[in-house]
Amino acid sequence: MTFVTCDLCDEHADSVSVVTGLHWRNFGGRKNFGGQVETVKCFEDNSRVKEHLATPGKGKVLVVDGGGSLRNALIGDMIAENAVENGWEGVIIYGACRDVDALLQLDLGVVTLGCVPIKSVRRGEGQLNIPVSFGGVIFQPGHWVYADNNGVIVSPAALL
Ligand SMILES: O=C([O-])CC(=O)C(=O)O
Repeated sequence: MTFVTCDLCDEHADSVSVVTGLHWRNFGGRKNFGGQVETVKCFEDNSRVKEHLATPGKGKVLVVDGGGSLRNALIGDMIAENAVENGWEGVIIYGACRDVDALLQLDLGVVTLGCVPIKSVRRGEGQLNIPVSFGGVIFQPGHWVYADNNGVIVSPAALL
């Protein structure tokens, strides 16, 4: 998939929503990625993230509302490798990751707010495929998201 979010914003100014006010970093090996939105909402517990990235994800991006916490990592190299094996296009996490040098080697987009070495707890908490909201945007499961080093945009319909 080759695109630049700036061009998509220019071409679809009336229909895209742009995530603003967040200092995203792209830790993955894909510099741009996009797909149909699936969501997880959780807080410092990556149970649902691990479970869901172990299911088929071709054409999909997992958007995780981690409440903005940088106190532990909702994804690391093992979960990310599993996501690649299952065909996921990428993950966007309003929260943190770890194992950043390994993430860079993977054919996966990994956009997060930052990184931290400590892993997440796993108490089986979190919700799957509900609308989530951060950066001024509502992510509806089934909508479309596109990300690159410029930022993250959302659209009700596929743009590519
Ligand atoms: O297991 C976790 O919670 C996160 C992690 O480090 C990995 O995915 O390798």
